[in-house]
Amino acid sequence: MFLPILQVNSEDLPGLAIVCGDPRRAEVIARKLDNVRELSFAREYRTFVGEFSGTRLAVVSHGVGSPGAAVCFEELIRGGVGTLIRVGTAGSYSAEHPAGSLIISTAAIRAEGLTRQLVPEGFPAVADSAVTEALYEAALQGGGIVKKGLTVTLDVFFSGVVDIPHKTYKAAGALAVEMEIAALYVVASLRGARAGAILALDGYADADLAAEYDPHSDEVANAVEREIDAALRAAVKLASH
Ligand SMILES: O=P(O)(O)O[C@H]1O[C@H](CO)[C@@H](O)[C@H]1O
Ligand SMILES: O=c1cc[nH]c(=O)[nH]1
Repeated sequence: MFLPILQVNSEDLPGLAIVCGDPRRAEVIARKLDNVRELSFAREYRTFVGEFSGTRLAVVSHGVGSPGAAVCFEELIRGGVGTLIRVGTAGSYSAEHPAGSLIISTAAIRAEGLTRQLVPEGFPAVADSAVTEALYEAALQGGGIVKKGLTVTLDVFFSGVVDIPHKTYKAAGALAVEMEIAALYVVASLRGARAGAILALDGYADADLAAEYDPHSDEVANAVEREIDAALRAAVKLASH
């Protein structure tokens, strides 16, 4: 089957995919694979396939924001991918886990618009427990600060004049904010796939991002490297379960 938006043949896809927002991060991950092949680069969706420690996997970029990312997740699952691991970045809610820390998202607060057009209010955006545990174990092996828990998925990145209730989300236990996990978990639930996510923190979510956001520091680059390695180790473990 030809997947028209990713522009990939489903016959070329393995059962597991690592997904990330940035096409350049997809290339960085792909460089760690053996027998790697780029299948396509259509819009923001860049697709590679290869092997890590003998496990076949795809690496696919999904761009920024839930609607575009959901298109990617839907086509991957339609193409036979049964396990999806998001490797992303996020803003932190606590000085206990500053920039450079890793978060494993167990579930996402659906503070975005896309999933409201897929499922009713109250439907949970929840990770698969096996994927979550594999990511958590693999991340702990890599060292540094690693936490697992609730994350928030927003549509907005640079704030406007509407207050985003960061204090409420934080008081409710959320650890970090990003822009695609709710879509990933809801689409995976609806379509019978399993999904999880690991995030490298790149600053504080309730800071003035326009002035302070720096996703290119050494500590963030180091955390992204650790999360990629953790995701690859988790993928190997999940491929046999
Ligand atoms: O690092 P990625 O995977 O792109 O994730 C985060 O970074 C982007 C914002 O800069 C959003 O896509 C957000 O979810
Ligand atoms: O959505 C995002 C991604 C990274 N950092 C943030 O603060 N927000």
